[in-house]
Amino acid sequence: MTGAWAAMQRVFEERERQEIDEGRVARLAELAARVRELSELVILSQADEMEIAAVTREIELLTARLAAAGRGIPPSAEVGDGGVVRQLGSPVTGLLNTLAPPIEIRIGDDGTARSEFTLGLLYEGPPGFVHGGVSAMILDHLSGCAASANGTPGMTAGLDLRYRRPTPLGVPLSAEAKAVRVDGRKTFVDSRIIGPDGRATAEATAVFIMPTR
Ligand SMILES: CCCCCCCCCCCCCCCC(=O)SCCNC(=O)CCNC(=O)[C@H](O)C(C)(C)COP(=O)(O)OP(=O)(O)OC[C@H]1O[C@@H](n2cnc3c(N)ncnc32)[C@H](O)[C@@H]1OP(=O)(O)O
Repeated sequence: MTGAWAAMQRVFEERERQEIDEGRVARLAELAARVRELSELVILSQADEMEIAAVTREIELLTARLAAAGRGIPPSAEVGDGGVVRQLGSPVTGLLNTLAPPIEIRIGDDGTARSEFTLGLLYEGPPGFVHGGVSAMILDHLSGCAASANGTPGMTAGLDLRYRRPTPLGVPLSAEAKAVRVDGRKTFVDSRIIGPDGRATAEATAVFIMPTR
């Protein structure tokens, strides 16, 4: 493991040094939001084959336009208010990652990481319900933020999940995570996703370990 933490820190610091042009981020976030809509329509659209082929060709052209401007390093990360890491390319919270819902996380005065979000069709597992892996991803990330906010960041060493009841798609959900115990390099975090009726749909206990340097 030695070296992995240092390597991560190097990458993090390199990206943190990137200037963030908030106007440009806002434009890119808008682009990402439109691509998410497009992704959902790829599943739902009733267009006929000719129309699908025509749209595919237009998208190829749009992709070529963006590619023509060249490729940089992945988008920046920075530590924001309350110690929340803002990763523009995160698959959970990244405004610029079209795979991300994206969810917004804030840290309360007591160190609890919280978020409210609605998950659409792109995150479906059982028909009409959220994929269990997506719930796990959200709880993992939220718990990582809670460990970080506790001043004891680390890598997920374990994520013990209990799916209490199906998590519905297309309705407002909330989630929360809090560091409950620190034991040397290990931080234990409890988390849950809460359905619109106020009951937990998924609960997790995670352990985060600060790698040896
Ligand atoms: C610098 C950049 C800034 C970053 C700013 C932070 C950003 C924050 C916001 C983002 C939030 C993202 C949240 C998602 C985070 C991921 O997605 S992380 C990616 C997924 N996880 C991984 O890839 C981890 C892969 N595994 C590893 O690298 C190594 O196994 C680990 C986890 C670092 C541990 O390695 P190690 O240091 O060699 O640990 P090891 O000596 O085996 O065990 C240490 C202790 O922990 C215990 N232990 C090990 N596993 C477990 C377990 N599952 N349960 C209980 N105890 C355990 C051992 O028994 C041992 O106990 P003691 O003997 O000390 O009492």
